[in-house]
Amino acid sequence: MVVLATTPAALDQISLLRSSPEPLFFPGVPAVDLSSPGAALAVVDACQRFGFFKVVNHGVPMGVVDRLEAEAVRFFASPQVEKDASGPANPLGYGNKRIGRNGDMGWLEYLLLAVNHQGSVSKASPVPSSSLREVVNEYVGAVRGVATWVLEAVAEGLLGVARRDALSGMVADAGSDQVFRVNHYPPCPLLERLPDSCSVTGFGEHTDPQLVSVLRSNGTPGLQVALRDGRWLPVPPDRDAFFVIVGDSLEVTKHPSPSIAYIHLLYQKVLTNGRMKSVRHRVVANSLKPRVSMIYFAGPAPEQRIAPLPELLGQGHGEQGPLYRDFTWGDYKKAAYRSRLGDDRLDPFRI
Ligand SMILES: O=C(O)CCC(=O)C(=O)O
Ligand SMILES: [Fe+2]
Repeated sequence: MVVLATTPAALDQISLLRSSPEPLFFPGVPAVDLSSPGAALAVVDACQRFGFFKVVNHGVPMGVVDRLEAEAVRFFASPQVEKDASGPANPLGYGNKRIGRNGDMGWLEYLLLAVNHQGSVSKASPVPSSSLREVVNEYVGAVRGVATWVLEAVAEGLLGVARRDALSGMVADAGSDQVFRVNHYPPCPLLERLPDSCSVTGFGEHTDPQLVSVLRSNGTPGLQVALRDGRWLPVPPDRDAFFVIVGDSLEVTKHPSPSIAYIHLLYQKVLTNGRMKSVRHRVVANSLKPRVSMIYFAGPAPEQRIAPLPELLGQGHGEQGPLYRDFTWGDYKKAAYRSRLGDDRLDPFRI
C-alpha cells in the first residue's frame, strides 16, 4: 500500500497500490478445456498448484453471457437515485465503493444477490428490474454447471468416483448459500494524476470464502492473483472464458508452525485438508476502460460442517490430524462479516 503526500480527495479512503515492475501479463494461467478427456485431472492439478485456472469450451451459451453484460451495463448507467433504490448493500443489494461493513473501499460499484439451491435469485434479493432477474437466473443456471463440474472433478480426483458428489452435493442441497455478484469498475481518470508507480484499488486483496467461484469479465484487465512468493500477477482478460477461483472452504490445509511467510501465503484450508489452494486475488482500477465482471460463488448450507473430509486425514503430506477445529459454514460467515477483506478469515478456527 502507498501513502502519497497529496492523495486526490475523490479517492476518499480508497487505498493506493504500488504497481509492480512485473511483465505485463502472466502467461501461465492454466487453461482447462472442459470438452477434453483429460479435463478432470487438469482441474485437480490446477486447483492444487494455483487455486486458479480458466476454462474454455465450457458449454455456457455466449448469448446468455452477452445479454447479462448488456443488462448490467444498462443498470450501472442508470441514474444514481435509481441504483440507490436497490441499496445500500447490507450485504445484499447495490453497493458503491464500500465493500462489507468494516471500512474496505474500492473504485467500483456492484450488485450482490442471493441465489437459492435451484439456481434462481432468491425472492428477498433486491433486483432492480425483472429483465435483470430473468437474465441473472438464466446465467446462474448455466455457470452453476461449470461449478458443479469442477467440484465433481475435485471430489473424484481426491476420493474416487463413488464420492463424486461429495462437494457438489453441498451446493445442490436445499438451503445452500450461493451468491451472485456483478461488479462495475468505472474508468479512474485520477490515475493520470498519480505517479506511474501507483495504481488504485478496485477490489482489495482477499480470498473468496465459498467452495468455488466462477468469474467472467469483459475485455478490460485489472484482475491480479498472488503467487506463493507474494508477487501479484495480472491475469490477461478473456471474455469468452470463465476463471475458476478456489475458495477458503474448499482449501484449508495445515502446517505445524505457521511462520510469517506461511501466513502470507495463506495456502491452508479445511475440506480438502490442504490439497486444494484458495488464491488471494484483487482488482486494480483502469484509467481508460470500464471493467464489468460477474461472479457466481458456490457455497454450502449454513449448517454444513467445514472439516477435512475424513478420507483425506492422515494420507501423507506430513499431517497428524486436522489443524482446524470443526466449524460450520454459518460460523465462518459470521466471523467473515466481522473481518476486513484482506484478513486471514480462517484464523479464528485454527487449533
Ligand atoms: O471483479 C473481479 O474481477 C473480481 C472480483 C472479486 O474478486 C469478487 O467479487 O470476489
Ligand atoms: Fe473474489
